[in-house]
Amino acid sequence: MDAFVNDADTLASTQRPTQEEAEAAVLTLIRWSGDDPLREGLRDTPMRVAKAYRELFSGYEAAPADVLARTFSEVKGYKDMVIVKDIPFFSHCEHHMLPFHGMAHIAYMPDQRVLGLSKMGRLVDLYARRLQTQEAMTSQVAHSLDERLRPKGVAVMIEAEHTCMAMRGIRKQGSKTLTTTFTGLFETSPADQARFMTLARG
Ligand SMILES: Nc1nc2c(ncn2[C@@H]2O[C@H](COP(=O)(O)OP(=O)(O)OP(=O)(O)O)[C@@H](O)[C@H]2O)c(=O)[nH]1
Ligand SMILES: [Zn+2]
Repeated sequence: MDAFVNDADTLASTQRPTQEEAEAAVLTLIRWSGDDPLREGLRDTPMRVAKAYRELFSGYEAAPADVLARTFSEVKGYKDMVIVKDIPFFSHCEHHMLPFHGMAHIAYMPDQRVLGLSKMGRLVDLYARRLQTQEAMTSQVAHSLDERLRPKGVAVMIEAEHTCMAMRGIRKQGSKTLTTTFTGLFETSPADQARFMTLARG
């Protein structure tokens, strides 16, 4: 497993409960909701939910090193900002295990090497498919890119709506949370930071 701080939360597969234990937990939650888990429509639901969790939380199976292993150096002198914006994602807040979803915008200032563009989306998914806070996810995406690619700077902005604030609790639909992390040049140069914000939001 990757030695970087970003993966301190992942549990070894040997520490995971069995499929049967996961299904029993879902069955308890159905009963907790007030429904009968043995009625026809719900009979296979614990199995389906356990299977869906495997997919929704597949980010624990992957390490950023795998996503960021391959970089390219042949860019014919290109050295300005690379920005991939409007990367859609779905994640789950770690407080309520309810979805939050939105867009991630990622930029970096290359130092000789560039990354395959698809890897930005893969990195977002890797961290989104875990139990998260939006702040932690923003920081993890930025710092893993920074540590692996070693560019001159990284900027990440995430905008998201949290269903735990829309469907329950305070019940404020449509409000968005914005989080940013800047490293290197983006942290020290207000002009580059402003350019990123303009491009990301434009
Ligand atoms: N900072 C941060 N907070 C989050 C995130 N997702 C959900 N939350 C908040 O986590 C907080 C948990 O607060 P608690 O008071 O412990 O739990 P609660 O009683 O369910 O809170 P309410 O949502 O206010 O009903 C809430 O204010 C949520 O809005 C996130 O990504 N980042
Ligand atoms: Zn929540």
